Amino acid sequence: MRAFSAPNLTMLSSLPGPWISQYTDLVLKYHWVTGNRAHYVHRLHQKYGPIVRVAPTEVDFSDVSAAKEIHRVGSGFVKSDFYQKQTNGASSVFSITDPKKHSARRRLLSAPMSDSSLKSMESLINEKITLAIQRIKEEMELRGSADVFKWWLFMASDVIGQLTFGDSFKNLDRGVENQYFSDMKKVGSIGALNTSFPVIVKLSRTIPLPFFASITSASKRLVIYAEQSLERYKKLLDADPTHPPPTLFTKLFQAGEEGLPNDVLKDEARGYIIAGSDTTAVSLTYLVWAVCSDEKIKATLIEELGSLPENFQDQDTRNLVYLNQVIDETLRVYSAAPSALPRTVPPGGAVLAGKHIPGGVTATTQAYSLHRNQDVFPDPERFNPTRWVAPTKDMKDAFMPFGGGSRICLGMHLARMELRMAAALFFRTFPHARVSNLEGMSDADMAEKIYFLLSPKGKRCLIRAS
Ligand code: HEM
Repeated sequence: MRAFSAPNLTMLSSLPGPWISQYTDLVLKYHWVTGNRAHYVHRLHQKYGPIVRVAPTEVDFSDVSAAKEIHRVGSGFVKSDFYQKQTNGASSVFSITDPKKHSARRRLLSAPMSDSSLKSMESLINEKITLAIQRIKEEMELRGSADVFKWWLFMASDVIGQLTFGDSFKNLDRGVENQYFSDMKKVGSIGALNTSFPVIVKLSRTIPLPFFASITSASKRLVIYAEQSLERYKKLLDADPTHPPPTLFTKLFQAGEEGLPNDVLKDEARGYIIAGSDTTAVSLTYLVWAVCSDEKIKATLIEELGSLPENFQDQDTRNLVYLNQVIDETLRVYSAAPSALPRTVPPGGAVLAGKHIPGGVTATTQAYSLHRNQDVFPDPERFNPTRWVAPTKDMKDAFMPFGGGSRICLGMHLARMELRMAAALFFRTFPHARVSNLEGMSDADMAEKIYFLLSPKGKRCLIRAS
């Protein structure tokens, strides 16, 4: 890979943006650490247009053709070092920047993530979804409403835990977060801090602050847990090589030398759990909330779900036109990863949206703005599933909830499967579901906090059965 030299900043001085962006990235960082970066950058686009200089060496594009070029396979735009910082240096398909290394790794991991391979895991996935619905029902009966955010998070983490380690975290069974999962969240917070304030994180290695000390122990436990889980799985595989419990890594274990070494598998397993838990849970939470907030949408969905057979399978839900429109509209308005996806402009520079951008500059796109382009999605803030009845080419091009090109989400088929089945089962079981006002729950709880991922500000979403 060619080395990147410092970008020629004088070429950026003619780009639109607030004056402060020419001198410092502190304002951008402030909005990032307060969970408002996507909103801030979107406001800048509304003021300055589709190209905005957001920091001395960073430019955000809401222009669809520029976004397509940046994320095009083979475009030469590589993931910036943000990803290494975010994942604390782990070597996973998510964080590798070198295109050749990435494509080799992705080739090994892709097959089990395809729609057809996931079919063999459908019953395991459905088992978790059914258990989540049962738990939601019990909580509604006991408490008067259920926190669907919590249960979807337990469900999504149990699904991805089962599919990576061959054994789930049992969050749904216990009704409380297991240690591994809470450690994961703790360690994740240091990744976010590392992207903005690497110096503080470095200092923490020498100055023993309690916050960092608890993260260090969490991090050690994570390594041990991943090692033990993978060892346990290997033993199962050795004991019965012909019928092991299927996981997304089974073939890589069986491939021996041609598979992946243990420590790489550990990094990938960790990456899958981070990438596959909150994203799916947050999408389902906003889907349920948005549908429950609009009686007409809910009635249309319930009517369509009435056509499903008693023990419906994923194949049945794929054919439900309105359900899939509801899912696409959720992914548009409430994209789980709506903020900047940073890429480094190739050494020779590039022309984006008619402007020459020098090599080495960080070019970002954010689904939050692409999905709110008024010309493409009229009345963009309105949750309107029927806008997907006959999507235009512009709508398809601007729709990037799973990113794009060679770095498009590896888990998108799994995510869509979970979204279809869980949404269908939820509204079949609770056709009169409504947003609850128990314990002071209100729309303010659902205000969006956006770091790299979206989450509801109140960290809860209470729904009642009628
Ligand atoms: C609704 C749910 C999901 C959404 C909205 C979502 C979104 C995204 C986005 C936007 C990216 C691109 C990041 C970038 O280019 O910087 C991505 C990458 C990725 N996602 Fe997802 N994701 C979801 C679910 C999942 C699940 C269930 C998994 C399961 C393992 C997963 C695994 C990954 C991986 C491994 C990558 C990195 C791919 C690569 O760089 O080659 N995601 N996801």
